[in-house]
Amino acid sequence: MNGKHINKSIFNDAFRQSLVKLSPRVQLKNPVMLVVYIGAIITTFLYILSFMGIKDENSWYTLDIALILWLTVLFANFAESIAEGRGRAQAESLRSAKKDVKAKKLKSATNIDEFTEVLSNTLKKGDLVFVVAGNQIPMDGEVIDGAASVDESAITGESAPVIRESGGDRSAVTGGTTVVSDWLIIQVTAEAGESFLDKMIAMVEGATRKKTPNEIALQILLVTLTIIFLVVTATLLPFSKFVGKLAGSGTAISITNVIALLVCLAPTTIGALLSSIGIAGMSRLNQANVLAMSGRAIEAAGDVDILLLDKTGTITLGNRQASEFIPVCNVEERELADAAQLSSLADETAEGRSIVILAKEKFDIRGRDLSQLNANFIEFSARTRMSGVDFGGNEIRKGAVDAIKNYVLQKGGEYPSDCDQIVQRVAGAGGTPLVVAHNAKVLGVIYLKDIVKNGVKERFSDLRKMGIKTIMITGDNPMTAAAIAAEAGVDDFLAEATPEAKLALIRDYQTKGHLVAMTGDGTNDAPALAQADVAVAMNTGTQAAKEAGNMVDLDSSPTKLIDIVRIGKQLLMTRGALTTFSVANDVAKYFAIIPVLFFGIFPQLTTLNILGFTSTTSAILSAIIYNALIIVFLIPLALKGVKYRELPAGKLLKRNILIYGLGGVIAPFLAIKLIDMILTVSGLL
Ligand SMILES: Nc1ncnc2c1ncn2[C@@H]1O[C@H](COP(=O)(O)OP(=O)(O)OP(=O)(O)O)[C@@H](O)[C@H]1O
Ligand SMILES: [K+]
Ligand SMILES: [Mg+2]
Repeated sequence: MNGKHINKSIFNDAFRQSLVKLSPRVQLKNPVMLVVYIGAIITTFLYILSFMGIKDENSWYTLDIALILWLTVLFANFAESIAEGRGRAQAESLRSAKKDVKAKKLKSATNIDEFTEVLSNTLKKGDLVFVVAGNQIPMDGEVIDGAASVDESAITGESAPVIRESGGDRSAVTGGTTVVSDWLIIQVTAEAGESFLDKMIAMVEGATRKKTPNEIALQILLVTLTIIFLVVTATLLPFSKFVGKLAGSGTAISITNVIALLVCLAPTTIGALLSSIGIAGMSRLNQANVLAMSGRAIEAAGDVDILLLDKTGTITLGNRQASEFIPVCNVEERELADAAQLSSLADETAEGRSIVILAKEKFDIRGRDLSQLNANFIEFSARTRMSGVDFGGNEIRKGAVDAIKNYVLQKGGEYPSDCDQIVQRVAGAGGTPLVVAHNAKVLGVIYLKDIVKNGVKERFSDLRKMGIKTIMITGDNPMTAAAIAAEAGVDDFLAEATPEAKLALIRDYQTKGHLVAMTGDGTNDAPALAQADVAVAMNTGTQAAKEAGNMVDLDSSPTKLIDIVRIGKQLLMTRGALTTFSVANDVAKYFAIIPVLFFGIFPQLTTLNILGFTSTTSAILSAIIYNALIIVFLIPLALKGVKYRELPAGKLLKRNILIYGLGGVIAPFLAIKLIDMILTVSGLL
């Protein structure tokens, strides 16, 4: 995604939004700031009333307080707007990819000449469209025929084209991307308004942002604090009148001062910054080219300690191609190639197609028409891990080593020992061996080659340093799994895994109290992705995987979780730090101001005026100015996040409490005194 930094137009936009957000409907969503908002309205009224002879305080003073309260509300609005600004700018550039284009809507998948031209926004789920090089893909869909290279830079920002083809785990296409070469027949899977691009726009704009359970819990705490202070300050009013009478001296506390005090004591700092912290976290994730469907997932990422990864397409490039036919003793290579091709004629996976091609290249064996033979094709499934064909008393199967071994033994056949040696050779090199059998006789092995993605080893070791255990899970055999696991540098692996086994492994870790992240691309990963706490689907993966996950990595990088975890931890730390700071501030303000308030009634209290405030008015004005300015002052920290260090959680907590707790107690005393001095010296009072 195009990394938009905060520039002038985002700034101007945020100023405008701050005013828009003055609407009561927006203010109602933030109970703490609502108190300030209502305070601003009441003090404004008090000022107006002062002209009618109804006097609460010196009218200039009331006006000052009213203005500062309005500013406080605006500052909080601004904090949120500026956090949303980057997302809005990103959404703008994504919208430019969302043009309505003309699409060739096919009558059937078998005839590309019969089509009607329709606008992309009229396409419905299930429609078939035909696209060729140069066309923009009109809508999200599943490739049902053809293979093409597609430029997805409009969405991923990555200019290298990617392969999209029918059958395997790379069959999902996204509306708004462009075909660079060849052609595709696509079955539409989304309709206008609910496409991936639409979702992406809504997401970066924050339009769909919901409060996370953590945020809600914190907000309840903040509201409780506010209510306590509300009760305390409200009782001050009659109390001061009563005591004032008893003491027979001075004036009671004014409504203006009660409101000012309440605003000082309420946790307005964190109240104002809470939502920007969440939005900024989301935005940092977008900058890392990850789309999060929920804020909850980002927070969970901060605490993840187990990462499960699928092998093919996640750790490896996943373009498994047949590179060799290796027959067992007494079988001709040609016989093996012939059977392999027969079993793959209807196999629409990338692996299947590459087998047909290799047989043709090596032995000039042509794809045959098996329709007269009454052939029955057995499609590949992740559960059986086999595919094949039955015709005229022949049964040909190819598949994972253990699957074929079981199949052959069950049929009363034998599993030759030299097959094991071939399998070991292929698997030892990190390749996937597919064993081929004809009527319960093992013919040999197809060598499927795959490549580990670049630079993953170093990054997996970073994950280890972060305390995260990495486990590769694959449908492949244990030897291939071991070879790839060693090459990629994962901590552990589970081989011969069915979709159910992947799911069971996640549940197992979760019941043991672990927070589990899962990264995958295939339809067979979908159940596991749906179960994981943090589920990152590769953008290159299938529609099912993307829908089951709660994040999509546009770069399809297996180690993206490093960034996701860092951003999650940073989000939690920032929220914790600023909450600590805000509450510490309020406590400090309490001790700085309460004595001053009672000067009018008990002049003896001046001894408690340790800060030497000039007057009650000056002290309260200074405190409330500080209360407003601190919001602005902390906006950069809320947006950037506190500095993330790879320290154990306990140490981090201690550090943060020390810095933000202690700092939060001391800062108000110094700052309020400073403002008091400036106000006095400048003669503003
Ligand atoms: N078209 C096919 N026909 C027969 N067998 C296949 C085919 N494709 C894959 N296999 C075998 O089935 C196994 C499981 O494949 P699957 O795609 O389910 O793996 P997976 O669980 O996604 O894990 P990974 O992605 O790491 O392979 C493969 O390792 C391979 O041995
Ligand atoms: K406050
Ligand atoms: Mg897979």
